[in-house]
Amino acid sequence: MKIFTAQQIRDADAYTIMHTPISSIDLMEKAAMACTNWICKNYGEQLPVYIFCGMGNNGGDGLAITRLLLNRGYQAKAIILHHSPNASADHTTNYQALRHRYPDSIHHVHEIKDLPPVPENALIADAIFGTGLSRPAEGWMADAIEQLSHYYDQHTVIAIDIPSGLMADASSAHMPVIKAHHTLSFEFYKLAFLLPENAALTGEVHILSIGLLPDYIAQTPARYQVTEATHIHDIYRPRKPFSHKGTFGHALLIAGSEGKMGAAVLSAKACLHTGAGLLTCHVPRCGYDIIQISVPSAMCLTDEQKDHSSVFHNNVATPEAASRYKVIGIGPGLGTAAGTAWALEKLLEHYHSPMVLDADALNILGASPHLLRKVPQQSLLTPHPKEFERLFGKTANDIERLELLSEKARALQLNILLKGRYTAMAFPDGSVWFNATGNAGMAKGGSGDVLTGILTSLLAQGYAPKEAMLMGVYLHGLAGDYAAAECSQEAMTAEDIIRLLGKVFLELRKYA
Ligand SMILES: NC(=O)C1=CN([C@@H]2O[C@H](COP(=O)(O)OP(=O)(O)OC[C@H]3O[C@@H](n4cnc5c(N)ncnc54)[C@H](OP(=O)(O)O)[C@@H]3O)[C@@H](O)[C@H]2O)[C@@H](O)CC1
Ligand SMILES: Nc1ncnc2c1ncn2[C@@H]1O[C@H](COP(=O)(O)OP(=O)(O)O)[C@@H](O)[C@H]1O
Ligand SMILES: [K+]
Repeated sequence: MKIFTAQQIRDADAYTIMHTPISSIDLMEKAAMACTNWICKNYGEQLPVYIFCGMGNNGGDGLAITRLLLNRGYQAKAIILHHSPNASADHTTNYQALRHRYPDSIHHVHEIKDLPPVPENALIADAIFGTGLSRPAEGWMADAIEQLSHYYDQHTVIAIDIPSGLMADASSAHMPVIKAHHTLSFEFYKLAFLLPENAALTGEVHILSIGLLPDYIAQTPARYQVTEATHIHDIYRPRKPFSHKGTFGHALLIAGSEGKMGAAVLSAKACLHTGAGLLTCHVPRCGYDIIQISVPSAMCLTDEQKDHSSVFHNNVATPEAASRYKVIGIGPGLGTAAGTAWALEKLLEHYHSPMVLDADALNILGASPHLLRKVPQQSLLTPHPKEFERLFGKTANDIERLELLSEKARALQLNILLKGRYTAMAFPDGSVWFNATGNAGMAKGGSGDVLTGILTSLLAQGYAPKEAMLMGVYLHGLAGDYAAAECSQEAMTAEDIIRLLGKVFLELRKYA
C-alpha cells in the first residue's frame, strides 16, 4: 500500500473530483458516512457524542458526522473551535446543513474558557485539524489541544483522519497533539502513523475507503509503501519437484560466543526452516557440541578460540573457498572481541557478494566506521534502533532518522532496515517500505536472531536482496503473529516463531 503525502492526498481528491461526477462536498459526505457507520457499528446510541470541529475540511467532516449521527438517533454535539475567521467552503455548507436541521446541536468556542464540560460517559470525536495542518498549533489552540488530550484518560477518543496536531508527513515531536484510542483514516496510512515517536497518539488505526479513484493511486509514485501480502505472493517461488539441495544454496553462518550460543542456534534453525539447501555454522570451540546436538541438519566448523570466533575469514580466504558459499550471515551472539573485529575486517577484504550483517557485526562496524565502505554492495544490514545509532549517529526525531536511513542505503548501496513495530526497510533505489506484520510478543531476546537466519536463507536460495528483505521481514512477522495466536504474546518465544514458519509457507503455497 502506497503512503501518500498530505499534498498527494489533496491531489488524489482533486483528481477524483475532476474525473468523476463526485464533487468535493460528496467526497466529504462519503468520508463522514464511513466514520458514522464505524461509530454506529461500535458504540450504542445511549452514549452522547461530542465532536470537536476545526474550521477546515476536517471540521467539515465533523459537522457532517454530527448531522448523520443525529439522523440516526444519537445525541451528538458539534463543538466548533474558531481558530480562524475563515471556514472552508465545504465546512460552511455542512455548518449550514447542521444549523438548519439541528440548531441546538452546535456550540461555539472562541477562546479556551468557552470549552463546554463533557459528561463522563461521552464519546469524543476529534475533527479539529486533519492533513491540512501546516504548522504546529499555537496560542489558545495549542492550549485547547493540550486540554482535550486529557480526555484520553476518561473517555474513548476517536480521531477523524489523523489526531489533531499530528503532521501527516513531518515530525510532530514536542508538539501538542490529541491522543486517540482509534483513528479513522481516509483511504491511506499516513507516514506519521508508522513512526515510533507517535506510538501513543493514534491508538488503533482503521483505514476507511471513501472511493478515491484507483487510477490516481496506481499512477502516482510514492516514496514510502507498506508491504502487502500480494507483494510477497509475487516474490515467492515454490520449490520445483526436480530440485536438489544445491538448488537452494549453501549458507555460512558466523555466530555465537560463550554464553550466547543460543543466538547462533536460533539463527541456524531459522535458516534451515526457511529453506536453505545447506548450512555451515562457524562457531567458537565452546559451541561445537551445542550446534551439532541442537541443529543436526547443519554442519559445523570450529574456531581456534574457545569463547569467541577469530579466524572465520579463513573460510573464504581464496576465491575457490569463497565460492563454496552462496551467502554469509554474520553477527548473532558473535561478541565484539578484538580478534572478532579483526577477522570481520579480513572477511570484508576477501568476500564481495551480498551478505547479511546483524547484531555484533553491526556493533563492530559502528566502532570502526571505515569498515562500512568495505561491506559488499547490496548486503542486508538489520540494526535495531540502538545499533542504528551506533552505526550512523543520533538524530533529533523519527523523520530525520528515516531520512538518514534512506540516505545511507542509497550512498552505500546497501539494503538497510530499522527494526520496530513497523520495521522500515530502505533500499539502494531510494524507496522505503514498512512492514506491518509482527507483534509485541516478538519484543524478546532471540527474535532478531531468527530474522537473520531467515534473510540469510532467502539470499542462499537466490532471492534478490531487496526481495529477500521485503519477504523475510514479512514472513518473520507473520510467523510471530501465528505464534501469538497460538500461545499468546506473553508466552511465545523466538523458537515458536521458527516453528510457525512452516504454517507461513503452507499459507504462501496457496497463492503460488
Ligand atoms: N481525500 C481525503 O482524504 C478527504 C479528506 N477530507 C478531510 O479534509 C481534511 C483536510 O482538510 P483541509 O485541507 O481543509 O485541512 P484541515 O486539516 O481541516 O486544516 C486546515 C485548517 O486548519 C488551519 N490550520 C492549519 N494549521 C493550523 C495551525 N497550526 N493552527 C491554526 N490553524 C491551522 C487552516 O488555516 P490556515 O492555515 O489557512 O490559516 C485551515 O483553516 C482531511 O484531513 C479530511 O478530514 C474529507 O473531507 C474529504 C476527502
Ligand atoms: N512491538 C513489536 N511489534 C512488531 N515487531 C516487533 C515488536 N518488537 C520487536 N519486534 C520484532 O522483533 C525483532 C527483534 O529484534 P532484536 O531487537 O534484534 O532482537 P534480538 O537481538 O534480541 O534477537 C525485530 O525484527 C522486530 O521488528
Ligand atoms: K482530526
